[in-house]
Amino acid sequence: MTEANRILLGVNIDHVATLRQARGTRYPDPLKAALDAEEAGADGITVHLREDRRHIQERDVRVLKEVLQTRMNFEMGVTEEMLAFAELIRPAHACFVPETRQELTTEGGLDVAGQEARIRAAVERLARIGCEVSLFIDAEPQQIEAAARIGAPAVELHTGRYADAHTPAETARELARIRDGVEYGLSHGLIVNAGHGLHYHNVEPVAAIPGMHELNIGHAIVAHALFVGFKAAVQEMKLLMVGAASRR
Ligand SMILES: CC(=O)[C@@H](O)[C@H](O)COP(=O)(O)O
Ligand SMILES: NCC(=O)COP(=O)(O)O
Repeated sequence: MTEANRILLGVNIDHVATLRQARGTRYPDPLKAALDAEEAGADGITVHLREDRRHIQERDVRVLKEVLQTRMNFEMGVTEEMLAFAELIRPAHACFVPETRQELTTEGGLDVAGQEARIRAAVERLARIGCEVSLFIDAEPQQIEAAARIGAPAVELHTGRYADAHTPAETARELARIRDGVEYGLSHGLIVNAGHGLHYHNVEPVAAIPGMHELNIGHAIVAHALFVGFKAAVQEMKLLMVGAASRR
């Protein structure tokens, strides 16, 4: 494998916690899922500590930080509460995401262009504890330009619209938007990741995009794990991604 066709998988374990929180039980344990994912070849573990604590809890994040062999990607809203928590936990990576309480799942990208000063200050604050911040944005030129302008090292392009596309033409259009976004991000010196709504049937074209660094995938892996087990679900996803990236 060369540097040009290397791709990383960040496994999002939020949805293991969703199942646990639904009953208020101690199981299934997202920590076990994280360790199994690492053994199966995950390059990192992603968790989103939502303001409403609907899935991942603070304790999960604390313990994960102690036990992970790879690295934590801490998804967070850009709030004082989350920034202070991140400073306590000191994750290797954080990803700033937009958040509303009513949404079923993360609906759009962060509006970096509309709040540059606030987001620049937050990126700088976490850089001071050695945390590399990525910004979860739509693949739009003005958002990519703003991310580069404020000095964020990385972006994660929101693939939700691609995943939700209903026709082949719509899918092709959304894929082209992501491909253009990767190219534009790279030309601005950014590390470019992507994620949201990716699954076993739509991941390959995204993994095949030249320059794509990492994909963060959760819901589909957790769902597939019900039938094949967590390690097998992670392995299958990684194989698809690596295969697609090798054809770049
Ligand atoms: C930002 C993002 O895409 C992830 O946080 C993912 O959305 C997690 O699932 P929920 O949106 O259901 O919390
Ligand atoms: N940032 C995207 C992510 O972590 C996983 O999203 P999903 O695969 O659970 O939709």
